[in-house]
Amino acid sequence: MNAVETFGLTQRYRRTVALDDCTLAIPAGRVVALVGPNGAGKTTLLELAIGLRRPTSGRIEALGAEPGARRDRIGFLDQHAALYPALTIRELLRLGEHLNTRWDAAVAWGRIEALGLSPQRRFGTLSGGQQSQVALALALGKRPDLLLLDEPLARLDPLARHEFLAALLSVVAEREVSVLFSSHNLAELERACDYLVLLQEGVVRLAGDVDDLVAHHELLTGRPDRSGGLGAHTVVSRVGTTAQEHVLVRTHTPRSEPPPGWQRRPVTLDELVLAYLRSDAAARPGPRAVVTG
Ligand SMILES: Nc1ncnc2c1ncn2[C@@H]1O[C@H](COP(=O)(O)OP(=O)(O)OP(=O)(O)O)[C@@H](O)[C@H]1O
Repeated sequence: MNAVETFGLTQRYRRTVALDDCTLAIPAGRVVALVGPNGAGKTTLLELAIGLRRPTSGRIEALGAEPGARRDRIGFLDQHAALYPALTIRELLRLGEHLNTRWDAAVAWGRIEALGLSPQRRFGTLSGGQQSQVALALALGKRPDLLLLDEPLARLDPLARHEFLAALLSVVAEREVSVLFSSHNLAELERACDYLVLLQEGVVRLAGDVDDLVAHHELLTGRPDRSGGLGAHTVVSRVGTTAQEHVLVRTHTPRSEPPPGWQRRPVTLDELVLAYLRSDAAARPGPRAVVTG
């Protein structure tokens, strides 16, 4: 079963096409980095996956069914961690218990205790980062099979970000939960995520297992006047001067040799994502790759 699957999914807001005919299958049990520039459609995809919106056309399934039918098994943390500001933490956790049949009080209270927050504090009086942490405690208390997190790290300080990711990974290690996680911080995502979905202007540009994506690309460096042999590679992006060029290529099986005099080295996830975004800025439509492991 896939955690999230979309079929020609399109979402329009008046004249804006936020998602454009997206077909995507995200396997279950993965921690998925959902990345892309501002306005790429990440929040829209997450809101469709929890059933907060109905698509303009196409279809989306979460945990193998229409999202509304799975809501009790999906945890969602929105960008602003918006909960009832007048309620105390204790009241919010009671509400969580009341609303969720699979509620795990020990997990939710364990997170609150680890944060050192008094249960008497009203949600509205907490800092932005503390609010995100409480919202995560509530989402984890649901014992979700699918966790949708919209930029959960944005309001956290570096130590809190580290702690948040560690808490998330320990939950993933304990039981099978799929996590779909939007963020702009690729370095942190690289540590936590094993699957990548890159959206740009509502289109899926790249999707696949992180290890496979990295293994199927490499960075070639050499002199542009000797780049004749690059024809054997799919060029994703090229940057450099007339003296030296860095070319990120998608490799094929069996792996093609670089042109004579060119060096090759593996790519980082950061370089890979930037190369796909850059290629689109230079020439549309850019290459699209869906690598399945
Ligand atoms: N309620 C709305 N009404 C009109 N346009 C909207 C609405 N919500 C989103 N959009 C537009 O849809 C597009 C996708 O927005 P979305 O919030 O999904 O992007 P995002 O990738 O999450 O961006 P960011 O990284 O900035 O949070 C953008 O062009 C945005 O302006």
